[in-house]
Amino acid sequence: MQDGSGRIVVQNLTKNFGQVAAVQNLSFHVEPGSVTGFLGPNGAGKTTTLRMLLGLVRPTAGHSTINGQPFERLGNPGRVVGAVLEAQGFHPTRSALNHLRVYAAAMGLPDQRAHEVVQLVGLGGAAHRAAGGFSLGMKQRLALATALLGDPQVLVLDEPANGLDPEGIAWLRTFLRTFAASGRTVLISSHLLAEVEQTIDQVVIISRGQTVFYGMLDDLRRSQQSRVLVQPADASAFVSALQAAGITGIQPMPDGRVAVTDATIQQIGDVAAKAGVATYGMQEEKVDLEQLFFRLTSGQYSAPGYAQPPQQGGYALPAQAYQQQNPYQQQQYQQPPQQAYQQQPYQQQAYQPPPQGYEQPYQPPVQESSPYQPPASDPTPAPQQDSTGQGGDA
Ligand SMILES: Nc1ncnc2c1ncn2[C@@H]1O[C@H](COP(=O)(O)OP(=O)(O)OP(=O)(O)O)[C@@H](O)[C@H]1O
Repeated sequence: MQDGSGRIVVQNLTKNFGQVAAVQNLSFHVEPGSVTGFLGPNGAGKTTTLRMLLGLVRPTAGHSTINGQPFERLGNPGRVVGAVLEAQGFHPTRSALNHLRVYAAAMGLPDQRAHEVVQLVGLGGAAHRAAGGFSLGMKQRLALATALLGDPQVLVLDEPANGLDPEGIAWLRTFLRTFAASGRTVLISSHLLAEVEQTIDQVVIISRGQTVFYGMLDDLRRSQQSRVLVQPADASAFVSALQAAGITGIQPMPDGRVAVTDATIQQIGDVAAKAGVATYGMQEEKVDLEQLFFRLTSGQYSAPGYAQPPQQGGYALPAQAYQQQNPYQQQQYQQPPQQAYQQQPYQQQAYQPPPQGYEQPYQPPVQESSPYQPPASDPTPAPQQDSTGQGGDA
């Protein structure tokens, strides 16, 4: 039986694709009323985890539940979970509205719901345009509309900001926060913390398929270190004076400055003055959240882990092999790709649940990357369920 909590539980999930350990002993909870960011660099294992959560990939070990049940055992999944794994798979010549009407019909929903959700995601002005001509950002909106058809309690979105312009990102942020504020559950993945920083409350950061941080975003913010950059006249005398004063967070910089992490400007100034070492400048520098994210996930990029025997027992943080990169290193923020298409001004709409009384006999559509395959004889086919989920399963 479903517990109706809207809670997502991921417990010791592990997935090996042959020698590739895509997800290793991953555990976290997502509570209703909040937006949780599921973050990690490319190849960290985010999509694989979401696919396991949605019953599209069989875990090597561990399990996950929504409302206390594995996805496969949700009696009315369309009412419980709306999911977008990739904004693809639309019939290229079918209009956005007709796409939604096909899915609404398959789910036993009235046509009216298709009209509601197309407005809800700001695609009202493009409702009669063929989805094949949509920009990536518009496809994201259409995929989100499809996921919302069944008025789900839980939203699971893989990289939902991908392709959205700054206005679209702001719109998505407002939408998801309003949705969560209504007591629902939102889990969104991203490889860019900056992209979702203002949207999320809780954060699960993974690297090489393992958790490197799991907690409230505010706690992550509080854990940020600052450092003081000092330009001394004599670096070695200055370092000796700091060490004699019991200050150990010292890092000489290639440009002759010395970075100090465990003392205030005042303390450092006092030590330098007492030791008679002249200083030509001191500057306090804060590590921003994005730099912290890079530090936590450094060394991960495109280097798959290798399969380990699944660990038994509870949640375990991995060894801190991630702390090697200088957290102060400047990283360039990547903007999502801009779309050339000039979109109609999108209407900002708060989330509106549909009228009650729908029957939901059908599985929810999970937007997937499998190319659309129209049956030869039927120009208006029913929506396809993903059949590629077990592909590559080891
Ligand atoms: N079907 C598969 N067969 C073999 N390896 C796979 C398969 N699916 C994923 N992998 C591997 O598992 C690892 C995790 O991939 P996954 O797509 O889950 O990462 P991700 O965090 O979603 O990355 P991105 O941000 O690039 O989407 C990668 O090394 C990937 O190559």
